[in-house]
Amino acid sequence: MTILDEILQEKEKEVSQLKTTYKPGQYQASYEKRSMYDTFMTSETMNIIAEIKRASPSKGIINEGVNPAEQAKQYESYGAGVISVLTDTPFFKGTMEDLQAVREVVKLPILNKDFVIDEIQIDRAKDYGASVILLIAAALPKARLAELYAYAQENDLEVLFEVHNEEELAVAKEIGANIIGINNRNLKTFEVDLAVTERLATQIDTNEILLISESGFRTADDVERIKQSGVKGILVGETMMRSGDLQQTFSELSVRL
Ligand SMILES: O=P(O)(O)OC[C@@H](O)[C@@H](O)c1c[nH]c2ccccc12
Repeated sequence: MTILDEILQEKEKEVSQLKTTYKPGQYQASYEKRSMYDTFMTSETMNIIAEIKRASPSKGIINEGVNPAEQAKQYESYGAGVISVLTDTPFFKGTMEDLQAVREVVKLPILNKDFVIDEIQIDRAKDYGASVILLIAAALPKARLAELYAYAQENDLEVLFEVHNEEELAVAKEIGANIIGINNRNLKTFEVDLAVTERLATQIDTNEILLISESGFRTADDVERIKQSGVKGILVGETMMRSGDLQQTFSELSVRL
């Protein structure tokens, strides 16, 4: 069984619990709506989705003691375009309370980073103040992905549709995803390779589709390399969480497009 299978098995349990305990509409966070698609498509510098990530299955503990609100405020002040908050608890040590705490202190759009398999998680993301959700092509059959994509749209949420290979990219296109994230990390083997973005990007019309490259970014050279592929945004977790000087990290990664 791959790690993704394990995570999805846990998610099934979490979701069936959630269905008995969570009433959609409970929180209704108030926040200003901004479209990630519109801002990223028109920006002249590389857009950064900065992630709050305490731990991961591939790296173990990264920064367990982080204060999500303080970290997010710094991300916002140094120029992040979106803040990603990992809310999976068993494998990433995140919580919905982390997202809530971030929502209270920043104006930026928030990506609720989790393994979405059911509508109720989308309701919850919206209630807590997320404006973008993640759908992972490898996690579900195409028909189910299409339903969840439509449900997010009906709820005014943007979708970062994550792919890792040609078949998944074909699904993204069939569903009509306008924001595609190419994950450089293989969720089954953890191998990270920026060449995955370079290979798949050739099959994407980046004038129409907002292309995001996810995982493995450390240096300005990494970003310079990937921007040639038409990438307009990068998703950065570990490098942000381990940075001793976030201002410096942001100025290095925010290359001109
Ligand atoms: O820490 P990194 O290598 O910068 O990666 C961030 C992000 O791309 C990664 O956390 C991620 C991408 N897709 C995911 C799906 C689920 C959980 C996590 C992820």
